[in-house]
Amino acid sequence: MTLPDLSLYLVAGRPACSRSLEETVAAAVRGGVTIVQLRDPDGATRDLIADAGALLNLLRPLGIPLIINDRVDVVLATGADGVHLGQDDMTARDARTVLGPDRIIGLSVGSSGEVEGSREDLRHVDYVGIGPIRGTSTKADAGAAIGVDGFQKVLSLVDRPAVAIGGLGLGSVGPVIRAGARGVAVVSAICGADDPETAARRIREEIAAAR
Ligand SMILES: Cc1ncc(COP(=O)(O)OP(=O)(O)O)c(N)n1
Ligand SMILES: Cc1ncsc1CCOP(=O)(O)O
Ligand SMILES: [Mg+2]
Repeated sequence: MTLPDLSLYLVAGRPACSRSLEETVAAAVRGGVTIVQLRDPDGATRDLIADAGALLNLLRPLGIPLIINDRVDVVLATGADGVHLGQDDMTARDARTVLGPDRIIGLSVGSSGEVEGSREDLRHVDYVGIGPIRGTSTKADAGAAIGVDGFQKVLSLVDRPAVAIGGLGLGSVGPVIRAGARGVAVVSAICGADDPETAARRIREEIAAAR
């Protein structure tokens, strides 16, 4: 598995997008998104599979990986590039057994306690998602914001590349990049934007300026 470019990680699903999912993702990749996650926690399985197939048709020719949130079965059914798992999802160890060595596996860790509890799983993951950095209305059970200091603390405990997530967008990505994030993961800053292409381009520019 070659580690993907995590610079600007779009997390998108039908409910989070102001426009259609495909239109939003197509615009976002024109603006510079480097990796995409399909996340629709309440979506019907067959809709997820249809959405993943449509996104793969769009992203594969561009060499941009598609990660599926939570659902190892949807990865297998569609040939997507990997899965993102949280603390209540299938363990990364089990996912690695099912998916094999070549798929990308990401894991959420939001505190030093979660890192300690994930030591075995961390051996099987390619990157971690750390957050929520700031308040977010996208995920009701995201927990309290950990801030840039909390991000740095968690990052210091893991030997995997990390994306920062939660409440991030234009004007707030610089500090996490300077704190060591390999990239930033965003939902509303791009999916909720009037112009997802320009939103992505501006965030990319801010990331580049912070490096
Ligand atoms: C890149 C990235 N980081 C964190 C998450 C959150 O995952 P999880 O904690 O499992 O919560 P849900 O997204 O499943 O509600 C993520 N999806 N992506
Ligand atoms: C999926 C997820 N995991 C932690 S916060 C979050 C939601 C991020 O959404 P937004 O970028 O709109 O704050
Ligand atoms: Mg999850």
